[in-house]
Amino acid sequence: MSFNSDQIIFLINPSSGNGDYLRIIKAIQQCDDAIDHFITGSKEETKTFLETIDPKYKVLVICGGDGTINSVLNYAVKSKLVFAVLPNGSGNGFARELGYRKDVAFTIDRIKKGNTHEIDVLKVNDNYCCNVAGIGFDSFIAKQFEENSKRGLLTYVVETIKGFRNYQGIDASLTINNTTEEGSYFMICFANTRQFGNNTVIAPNADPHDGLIDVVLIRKFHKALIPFIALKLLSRKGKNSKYIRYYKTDTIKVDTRYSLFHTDGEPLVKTGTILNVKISDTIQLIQTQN
Ligand SMILES: Nc1ncnc2c1ncn2[C@@H]1O[C@H](COP(=O)(O)OP(=O)(O)OP(=O)(O)O)[C@@H](O)[C@H]1O
Repeated sequence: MSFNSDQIIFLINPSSGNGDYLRIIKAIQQCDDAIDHFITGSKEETKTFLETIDPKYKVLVICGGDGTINSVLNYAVKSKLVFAVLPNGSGNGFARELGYRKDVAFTIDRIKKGNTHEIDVLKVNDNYCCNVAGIGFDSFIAKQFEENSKRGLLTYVVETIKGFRNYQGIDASLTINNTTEEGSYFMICFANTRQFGNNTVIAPNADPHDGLIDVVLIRKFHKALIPFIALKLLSRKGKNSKYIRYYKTDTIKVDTRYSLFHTDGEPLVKTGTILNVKISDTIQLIQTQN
């Protein structure tokens, strides 16, 4: 199926990344001035935009970071629209994994070619997630990042270093593939793709087409071990560490009093102690390969 210019609309979040969204509008107009765009001021505005979207549009290009992509999932899983991403966030984990580029001309070219594929979407309690969700250190950092007035890679680095000083770990009981274990954890990640963003790979074997969640369990460790554990993770050799374990499953239950979790980097607070994670739906994406 190929798409025409008047079937494409760009949804632009001006608060993503360093806020440089005007270059995107300029590039769209230069490439093809028959293609529309909509600038969204909030998640609420995006919801209304999607609920009332003109049916002539067949492809929605999400311009922003993982949080912006996350904000359309509630709608995306029930819609016949096809999605593409123009990465403009701080980490852009999902876009990096699916081969999207900052190049507007490339994006429009791929859309017009019209090759699509389906990818999995996770549900974490009542919240959708297409990239990585988690509870523990990563949700702690997601919250600190949200509260910081600056975005971008440097802010992630600063918040992560501060987080190592302040974060205490969580106690949890987990049920995966009918087995239960409990202990103290540094973090528990639920990955659909391999990376958080900025090429920081947490789940080297994750594949958004396999119908499975890649669970990464990192046990609590002494702070002196931070450089060693970080090196194991970043060099994708976590399998060799006694602190790190990987599972593939289609459902996992976590029982913990720690309330802060995240979906695609967006911090959320759960009400009870349970976090249920499962593969729930799929969405259609524009393929980036020829
Ligand atoms: N649809 C939306 N409209 C407006 N603002 C949104 C929308 N979705 C998310 N946001 C907010 O916009 C800000 C930027 O989010 P986004 O995640 O896109 O960029 P980022 O955090 O810079 O990048 P990344 O998530 O890739 O690290 C966040 O505060 C997020 O909560």
